[in-house]
Amino acid sequence: MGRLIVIEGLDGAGKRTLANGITAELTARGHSVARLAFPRYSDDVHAELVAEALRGNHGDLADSVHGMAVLYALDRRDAADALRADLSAYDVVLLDRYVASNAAYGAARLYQDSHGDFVAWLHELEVMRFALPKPDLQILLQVPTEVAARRAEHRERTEVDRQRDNFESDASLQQRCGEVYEQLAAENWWSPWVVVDGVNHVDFGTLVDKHVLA
Ligand SMILES: Nc1ncnc2c1ncn2[C@@H]1O[C@H](COP(=O)(O)OP(=O)(O)O)[C@@H](O)[C@H]1O
Ligand SMILES: Cc1cn([C@H]2C[C@H](O)[C@@H](COP(=O)(O)OP(=O)(O)O)O2)c(=O)[nH]c1=O
Repeated sequence: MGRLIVIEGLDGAGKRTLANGITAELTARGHSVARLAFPRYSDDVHAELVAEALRGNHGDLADSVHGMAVLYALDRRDAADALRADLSAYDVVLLDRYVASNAAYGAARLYQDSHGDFVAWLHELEVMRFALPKPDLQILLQVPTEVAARRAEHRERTEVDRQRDNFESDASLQQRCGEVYEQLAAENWWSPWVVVDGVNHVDFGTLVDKHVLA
């Protein structure tokens, strides 16, 4: 059975870059790696609806925190069988965002913390009811909000199709979201977490030895 490793963090924190680094390190050591990023915008109708709602379609859908969270959750539910298959075929399955993204962003939008109704409701939906595979490790890639925003701005200017949506450019939402993430990590919400400093150079070798394969 492969290990399920999740990378979490703010928009622009450097999650994709970290996933590339961990993948290169694991591959160089002869381990097989499967990668998946949520939301699966181009592969799942629920994620497609999320993207459309964020662009202002579907009436007041984007205003509903629970409505959007259900769509993000259904995207994962539809990926669960493929995820389980990958876990039996690969040494490591590396996810860019997973259930905790829904917890952190939803709670932040509602001005709640990790002990509020929203996180409890989400746990009931995705963990208990949808029974999604449990991560062996959740990595919080931690950077100050301003650093994440600068990186996301830079990416917006230099890459196609990476425009930030309204939530991504809302600095105070991102700040609250970072705080909920820190609480979830401190409480080892759902499964073990490790916090990685994403401001300075990340030592992929140590991270892989001490946490990813541990
Ligand atoms: N450690 C880092 N130092 C400086 N820039 C970084 C670092 N990690 C990522 N970046 C840059 O920041 C931007 C956002 O990174 P990305 O990995 O796409 O973030 P995310 O997937 O978390 O949204 C990219 O332009 C990337 O090249
Ligand atoms: C996966 C997921 C993402 N989100 C949010 C976090 C981000 O602000 C947004 C989009 O995710 P993101 O990974 O940043 O996609 P992209 O940069 O390609 O648009 O969706 C949730 O609220 N719940 C979830 O379950």
